[in-house]
Amino acid sequence: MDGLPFQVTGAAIILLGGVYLIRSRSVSRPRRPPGPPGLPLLGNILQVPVKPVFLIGEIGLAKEVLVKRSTKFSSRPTIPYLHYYVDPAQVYWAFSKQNQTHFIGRRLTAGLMAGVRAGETEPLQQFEALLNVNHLLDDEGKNWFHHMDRVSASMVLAAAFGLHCPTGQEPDLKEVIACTAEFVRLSAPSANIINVLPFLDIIPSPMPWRKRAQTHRKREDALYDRLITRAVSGEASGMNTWAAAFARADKPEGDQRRLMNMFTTAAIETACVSMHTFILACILYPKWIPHAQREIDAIVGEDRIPSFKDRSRLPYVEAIVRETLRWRPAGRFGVPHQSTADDVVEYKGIEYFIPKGSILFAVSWAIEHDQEIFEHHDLFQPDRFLDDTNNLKAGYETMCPGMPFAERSLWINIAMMLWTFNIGKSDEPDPNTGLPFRYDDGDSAFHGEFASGPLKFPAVFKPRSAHRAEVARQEWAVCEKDLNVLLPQYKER
Ligand code: HEM
Repeated sequence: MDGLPFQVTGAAIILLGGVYLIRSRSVSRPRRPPGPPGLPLLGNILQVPVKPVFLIGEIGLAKEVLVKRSTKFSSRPTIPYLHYYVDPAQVYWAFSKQNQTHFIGRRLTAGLMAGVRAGETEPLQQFEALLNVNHLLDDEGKNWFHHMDRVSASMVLAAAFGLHCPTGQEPDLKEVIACTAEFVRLSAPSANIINVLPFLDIIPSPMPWRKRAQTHRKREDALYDRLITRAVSGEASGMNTWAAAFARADKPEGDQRRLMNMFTTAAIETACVSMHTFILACILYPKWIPHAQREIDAIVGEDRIPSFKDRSRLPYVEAIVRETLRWRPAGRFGVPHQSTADDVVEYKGIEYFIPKGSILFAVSWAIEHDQEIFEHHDLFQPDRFLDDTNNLKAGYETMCPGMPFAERSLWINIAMMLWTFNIGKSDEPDPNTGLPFRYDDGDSAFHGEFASGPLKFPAVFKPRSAHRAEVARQEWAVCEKDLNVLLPQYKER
């Protein structure tokens, strides 16, 4: 039952959920956060599912509740198909009930990101971005969608498992991309009817949806077993990989390396989608590009390609990264959280009561398109993140713990591509219609539920000069390519 419309899902959840007795609590408690207007006498009784649902549209409140109070707010509601069939061992901790694994996953992520913030992965990310530019030079961007998928995945696979994938045709990389795409499909709330009508799960026999989930689980486990073994005791065991860091945290009672499945999936899908989004923005809203290129040229010149050492002097590129994440967020709704205890949250001088069992979403789309903060919210305008002195405004935050790695990946790729190319529309006809391709940033041009990104579209990457193309090729010819050097050995801290 693929592709069940979201409205049907929502309506059925409400019907099945029955009536939540919203007024059953003592009136002396602090008030609830504001919600939709209710009917006279009945209030919101016909609108509210069995668990109260809170949609958070402000990053400050999201951090206050979901991050600072994560001991009470980091459990997840059960999505039956995902929970019982797709991920029965609950290694995808971002979707699992609050348990020990959850806290270990978060702690390990925080440890890895401390290393990323200290610059440990930058040589590797720079090397991958330079190869990406060379691939785009080779075919003038004909296969640009594939090149973005390759660079996003290879950066993560190299950091996670010491696996560099130079062509994008490597069987392990193709398998990672295929498994990630299948997981994204199977984890969507609309993936299966039992997410909406859980009683249908009593139907016996090996139904096709159960077999599909089992096939995926076997395939993904085999893939990650191979990759983890490679990182922990195989070819990449000398490198300071993320899988090795997870394995160091293994205890007799828990195999933490399993958590790499979810970590890698979370990192790859969102990064690919954000790179595709950036290219769409270049095509549909190109006005800011000359400003960006002038700034990059002023700092970098024409005789070398940008590197991380330019980062602090290129605030405009930083603003482009933020605008890419804001304009079309890769996770529109965030991932649902569920509270495990009653709590009272004070925010901006008001106390809100959040009962145990509530479902909470930090809705990325609402946060990033808040019209009081982001004027002309639907346009791609990186300047909005800069102040009058061309410095980055403080205070932009996201909910993702992997953001230090994600923003570095975007930064170096964007800086290098803008230095090397003019990115624009293709005049190739659309193979489906024979007419010029219709570029669009509306909803129908995007796919996905939890992770959402633009559907495939053509683009042209024209070198800004023969000299720049030559510089990029030369730099690739002479750069360090040994992952043992790019990813230094683990040192006990
Ligand atoms: C542009 C890239 C990315 C975007 C837009 C993004 C976005 C998100 C969002 C919206 C969430 C859900 C937060 C919540 O509501 O609790 C999330 C969770 C997560 N992300 Fe990212 N992410 C990106 C890249 C990455 C990368 C590169 C990594 C790892 C290196 C990563 C690791 C994680 C993990 C581990 C979680 C689960 C956290 C938890 O449940 O405790 N993400 N991300």
